[in-house]
Amino acid sequence: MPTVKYQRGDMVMGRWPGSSLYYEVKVLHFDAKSQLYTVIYKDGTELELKEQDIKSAAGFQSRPRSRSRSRSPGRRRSRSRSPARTTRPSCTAAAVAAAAITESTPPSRSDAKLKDSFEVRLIPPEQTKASENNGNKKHEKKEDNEPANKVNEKSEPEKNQSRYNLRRRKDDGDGKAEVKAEQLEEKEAKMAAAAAPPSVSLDFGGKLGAYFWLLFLPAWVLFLVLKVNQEDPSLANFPPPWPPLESFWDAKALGFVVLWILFQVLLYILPVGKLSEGMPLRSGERLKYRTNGFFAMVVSCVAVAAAVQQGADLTYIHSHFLQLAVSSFLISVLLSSYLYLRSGRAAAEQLALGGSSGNVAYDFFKGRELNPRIKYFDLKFFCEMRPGLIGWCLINFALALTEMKRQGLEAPSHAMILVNLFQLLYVADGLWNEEAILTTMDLMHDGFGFMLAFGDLVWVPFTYTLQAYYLVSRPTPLSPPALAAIVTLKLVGFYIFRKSNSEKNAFRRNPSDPQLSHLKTIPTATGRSLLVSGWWGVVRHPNYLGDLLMALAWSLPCGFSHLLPWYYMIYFIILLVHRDSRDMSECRRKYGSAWDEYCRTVRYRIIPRVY
Ligand SMILES: NC(=O)c1ccc[n+]([C@@H]2O[C@H](COP(=O)([O-])OP(=O)(O)OC[C@H]3O[C@@H](n4cnc5c(N)ncnc54)[C@H](OP(=O)(O)O)[C@@H]3O)[C@@H](O)[C@H]2O)c1
Ligand SMILES: CC(C)CCC[C@@H](C)[C@H]1CC[C@H]2C3=C(CC[C@]12C)[C@@]1(C)CC[C@H](O)C(C)(C)[C@@H]1CC3
Repeated sequence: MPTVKYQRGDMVMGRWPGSSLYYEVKVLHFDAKSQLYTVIYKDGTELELKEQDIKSAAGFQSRPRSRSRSRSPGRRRSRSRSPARTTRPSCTAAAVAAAAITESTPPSRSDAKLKDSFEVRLIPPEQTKASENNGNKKHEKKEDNEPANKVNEKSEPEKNQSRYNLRRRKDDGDGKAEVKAEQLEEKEAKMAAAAAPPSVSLDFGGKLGAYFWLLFLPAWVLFLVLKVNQEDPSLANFPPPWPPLESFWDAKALGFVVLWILFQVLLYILPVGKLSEGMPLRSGERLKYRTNGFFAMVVSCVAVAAAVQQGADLTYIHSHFLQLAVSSFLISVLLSSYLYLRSGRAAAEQLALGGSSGNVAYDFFKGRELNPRIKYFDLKFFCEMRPGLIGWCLINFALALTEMKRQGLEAPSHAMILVNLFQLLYVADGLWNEEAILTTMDLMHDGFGFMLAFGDLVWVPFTYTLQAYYLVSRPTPLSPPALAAIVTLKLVGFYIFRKSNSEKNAFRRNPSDPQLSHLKTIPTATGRSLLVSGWWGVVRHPNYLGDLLMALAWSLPCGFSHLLPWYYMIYFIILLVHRDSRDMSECRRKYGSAWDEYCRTVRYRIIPRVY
């Protein structure tokens, strides 16, 4: 009987599949049949390795510091995309392997051939025999909704096994793999030497697209603002009259916008409300956020009511809509320029993935830094949740007052009340559940640049209010059944939106939450699981479905005479379909075959049986 070279508990050096790099691992188990060692890396990742991929720790010398700095698994990733690399500067070995799965799939890159030689699969900690081992507790604790996983394991044991059992399938030990690994490393070294920016696929049409969006988005807002001011805003009545140049600018309007933002800053920094933790960053750190948005909204409402009581004329907002929008635009450009400049000094792990294309326009547009902060003041979180969002409600309210004044009404029309209440509920709910934003794409993955700064400060307050603006001078009577139907639609949409967002948020925050234990999950190589039943088992984005139903309920009160109040609905469909596809690529990259498995199980993206 052959002797086993390494014993359980031995600390040895294990080769990372697809590279010639070795990391310290602990031997957990040897399977005599497959002749494979199950080993555990320091971060809890378990792999099965052949004996030839293991070396004794004695005599192993760590590389000189300068070399290992640029070629540690984390850092190397920003240079090239070999199977052993991660897209993240300081991620775990598990994430490295997760990326390996994903990246071995697309053969688009020139090193695809090399990648093919190292097809790797991971063992989720739950499925290995290593449960005997204490060192493995890390993953289990991290994200193991145990009962759910058990259901999943029972139903699809073979699939899971084939997905996660990591071994190099095409390496038959004839030495070719070793040669290829060396070639791969050489190639990596060349790429590093060239110091080229990482080649990530750029969304939004890439570099050219960025120029387009930088010009198109402000032009589009201007077009909408001019259009909604036309007496007959029909498409045939094109183009809207161009106002005199001096009417674009009003110092007082700029003053009001600045005051509003400063007022929101003040409310944000007050030591009132909960301090919530964001999701773990690549560095493992969790940022803290003051989630007092609802408080800020209530105080803002009181302040506005007091101002109106004191004789402030909110119809100014309607009559100076263009100037207010232009002022906000200037602030968003200044903010984006500041964000771009400061991102040059940011450390690599503070940058969003794909945020550093090397192209000024693209990086300015998309934003490079993930969580730009001035001390504890989080610029992205603040802009996304405060001035624009609460400003949206303020503008809607001002438009309701303008409607009353213009049409000589004692109260706003039913349509205006519906639009105001629906959107107020949307914003209030977002602020009440402010913590949930910390698990959304924007906060977790997107850099903060022009797109979001402009989106938060201009797009939201000056285009999401178009329905209310439209109604100011276009009375739209609603029959009681129509009214009831619209309210029902809004409530159904809201229910789906809120429940699904809360379910995901609760699961991400505490996967072992007993209230979620009935849900089935798919384990992934990163240690996180994916919900595969409950709301997230109906479609892949149930929250988008709810949001779209609500959007429909916002447009319906405006009737069908013009396309303009339906603009939000059309834009929103495009935005969410695009977001869904961006999220799909991001999740496929993160979760590899586990994501494909999820997509096979949950076939529809947003609308069951339709899309
Ligand atoms: N009104 C507007 O203008 C507007 C615009 C955009 C979005 N929204 C709303 O904002 C909310 C957030 O949207 P979002 O685009 O950020 O997307 P989201 O659906 O909140 O977040 C997507 C992320 O959820 C996680 N996830 C996906 N499937 C999962 C599953 N099966 N189990 C567990 N986690 C899963 C993934 O991240 P991890 O796995 O990394 O956690 C994925 O990247 C939505 O309700 C949306 O409707 C509103
Ligand atoms: C074309 C571009 C200018 C697109 C700009 C997109 C942004 C305006 C949106 C991206 C994510 C959105 C978002 C909300 C508002 C609009 C965005 C910032 C949100 C804060 C609205 C309230 C919700 O309750 C929410 C918190 C779920 C939501 C989060 C995402």
